Amino acid sequence: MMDSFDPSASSLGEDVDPAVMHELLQIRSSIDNFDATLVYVLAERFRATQRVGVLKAEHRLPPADPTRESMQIARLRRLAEEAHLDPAFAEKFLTFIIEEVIRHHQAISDGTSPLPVIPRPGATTDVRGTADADTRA
Ligand SMILES: C=C(O[C@@H]1C=C(C(=O)O)C=C[C@H]1O)C(=O)O
Repeated sequence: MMDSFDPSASSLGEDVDPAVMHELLQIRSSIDNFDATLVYVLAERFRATQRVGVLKAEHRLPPADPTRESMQIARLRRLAEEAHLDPAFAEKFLTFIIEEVIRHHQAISDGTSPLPVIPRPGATTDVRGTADADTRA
């Protein structure tokens, strides 16, 4: 992929010890891989939640499911504790993502989604739950 990402770009001054700089760049290369993974993982999660959004809109279900969210948050907090990640941060992060998902679901149901909405194969209603006009007859 062509982009202008320079992994050695830094605002740290010229006077950083070269050995320290070398170690820093090695660690940063790992951070860059993690960041790329995060983007791919998030893209796959949004792809899945987009399908949920279409399914909900087709069946006139509400965009949010607070009971499911509480279970997910409690589970993620437990996982975070086991992984020595701050559970408060894990909760904040998941809540941030879920809020965005719910916004997408609302937009799908309103028909204002900027994302291409691919109807499920065999769906007999459009995404707003209105019956399809059958144009095949
Ligand atoms: C994805 C769903 O819709 C919403 C978004 C959720 C999420 O991003 O995990 C969870 C619950 C819902 O509020 C769902 O109901 O499963």
